Amino acid sequence: MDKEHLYVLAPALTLLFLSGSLLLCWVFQRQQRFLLWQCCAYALTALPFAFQSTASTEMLYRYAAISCTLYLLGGWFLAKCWAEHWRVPTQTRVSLAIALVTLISAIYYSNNLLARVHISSAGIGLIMLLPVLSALRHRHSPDWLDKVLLTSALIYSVITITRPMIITVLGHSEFEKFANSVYWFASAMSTLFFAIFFTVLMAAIAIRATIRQLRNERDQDSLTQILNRRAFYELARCRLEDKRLLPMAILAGDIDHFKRINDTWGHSRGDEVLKLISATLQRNVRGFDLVARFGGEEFVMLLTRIDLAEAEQVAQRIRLELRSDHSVLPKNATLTMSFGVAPIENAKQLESALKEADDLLYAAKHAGRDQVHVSGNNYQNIDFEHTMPNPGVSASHI
Ligand SMILES: Nc1nc2c(ncn2[C@@H]2O[C@H](COP(=O)(O)OP(=O)(O)OP(=O)(O)O)[C@@H](O)[C@H]2O)c(=O)[nH]1
Repeated sequence: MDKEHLYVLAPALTLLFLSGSLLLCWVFQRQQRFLLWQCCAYALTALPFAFQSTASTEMLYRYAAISCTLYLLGGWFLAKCWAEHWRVPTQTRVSLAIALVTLISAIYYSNNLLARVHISSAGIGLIMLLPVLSALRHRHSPDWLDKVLLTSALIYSVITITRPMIITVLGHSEFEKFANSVYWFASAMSTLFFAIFFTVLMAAIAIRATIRQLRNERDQDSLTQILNRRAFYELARCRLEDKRLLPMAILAGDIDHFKRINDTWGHSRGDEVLKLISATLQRNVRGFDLVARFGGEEFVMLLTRIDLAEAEQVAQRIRLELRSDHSVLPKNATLTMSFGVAPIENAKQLESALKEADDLLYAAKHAGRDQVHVSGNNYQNIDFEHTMPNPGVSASHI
């Protein structure tokens, strides 16, 4: 193969290289399938790209239908990649209809290269445009990476549809040697530019998703999806640094006779109880508050902008809500929980406040369970006149 051929094959080889890189990413991750669809899109586009870069005009005419089919498939896989990432329908039937009309029209105009280029570009661009339009309709609050993807996908789809206009502007004579034409060069460059751009973008999106997942696994209790002990300590220290969130309280809660629940209705019902309690705790707190499962049937909460009396009300409210909830346990069984409530003013007190809340919790257990015990110590260094009132708690909730 001479140097000229190698040069014209460069775009197709680059596409194959990108496709291989995406395949590797997917093989390592085995999670974000959109990487696999993008890999297929570039591999399928690279084949007709390589062929059209080197084939004679006669060969181009003879194998036009096959090239067009591969391009359409490439466009469809790219659309599938975006649709999967945005979680919008792939619209396979509409895509298939567009592909069929495109193919039939391309075959009908098989002797007219200009018409074929217009038809296939419009077909591929429309197939890619489908998920973009769905995403624009359905997505509510995309973050900045998604916005970049959405905007660039829209631009690329529109460019693909309108690209053959270049031919009209340049005149038909450019088409005599297809692979050397300005149109072909412009097509190759724009395809390559967007292929590299989308590869980097989708890889960044995949990396971000992996980091988020790892962070969640590190910080969340896998059963209840609330914070685990490690994340609670880390976040609680941050909250306690913020003087605007004072006064605060620690609530320690423990399910009563949980072993009996497991023994009577089975471990999986016990798991459902743990989930119900986590949801109930979360429903009863506000934006900056923290809810964590410290292990087994023990839960800890950090309530912000709250005094001890209000924190006790929150605990009582949760206790009463659980008593009357029969969504998991049968009507003749009552789900109860005991609580200890302790004040906290700064990060240095975290350990001692947790211990105090825990001691109070076990005092509640020994006193007969299903009750809230509150610390006798009050806040030492807080001027209550200058702290924010708590809008979320009132006696009417009890
Ligand atoms: N279903 C379920 N059970 C758990 C889980 N983690 C711990 N347990 C069970 O929780 C029970 C805790 O029992 P105990 O420590 O004796 O406490 P209890 O029965 O709630 O009694 P009191 O706390 O004294 O009221 C044990 O039977 C554990 O097996 C879990 O993730 N799922």
